[in-house]
Amino acid sequence: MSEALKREAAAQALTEVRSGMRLGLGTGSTAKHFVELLGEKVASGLDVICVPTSEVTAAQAKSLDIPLSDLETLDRLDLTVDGADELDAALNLIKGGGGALLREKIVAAASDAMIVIADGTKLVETLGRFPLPIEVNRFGLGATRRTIAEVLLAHGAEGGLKLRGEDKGTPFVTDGGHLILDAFFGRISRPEALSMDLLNIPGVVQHGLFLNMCSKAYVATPDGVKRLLKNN
Ligand SMILES: O=C(CO)[C@H](O)[C@H](O)COP(=O)(O)O
Repeated sequence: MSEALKREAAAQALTEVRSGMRLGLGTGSTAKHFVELLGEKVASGLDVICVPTSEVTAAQAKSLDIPLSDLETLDRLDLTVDGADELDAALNLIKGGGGALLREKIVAAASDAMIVIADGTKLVETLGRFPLPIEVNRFGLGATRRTIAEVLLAHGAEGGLKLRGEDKGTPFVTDGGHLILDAFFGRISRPEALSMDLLNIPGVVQHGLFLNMCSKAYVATPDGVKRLLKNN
């Protein structure tokens, strides 16, 4: 999708932001547009305080003089705006393509609402075409990997597991110092059960299924930006 369309989705989400709001700032190329546009509004007087979901977003927000805070200082946020790798009609998501899923989920869970901004190619009938990122502790990686592989089999995954960055010689390390295993499902038919099965594995820190967290999405297509609401 063109950067112009991503920016249009971001601009739509920005219309929901009011002075006085406490905001969660997402991570990724679409969220980057949102932060850029937010920076322009802040420069012209919008009064917000923001919690970033990654070091990259924190650096971008700082460079734009967007006031930042954390979840020690703020107990709740009004709204998080973030991108997604996949979303279905119920606004369940796969996230973590950029590796920020843990902080993204913590921030979204601390928010009264979550808006996703994405392009039309991210909209799917059934989640699972995009490999599901699973953030794991470095300790005991082999054991964790084998147990996750068993869960994949039980959930009918079409492919296997790949340690992110392994093919480039250096594993990708998250902001939290963990590793990511990408799980190739093809189709996830029981997302709630899969979520529980993965979280039951001791070495799993978090996974990229965001279920019942997103309340609204702005999806940019060449025909314009569609507004999708949960349960619509
Ligand atoms: O979950 C994410 C990062 O962890 C991103 O929001 C997701 O990967 C979408 O990114 P982009 O807007 O660049 O397509």
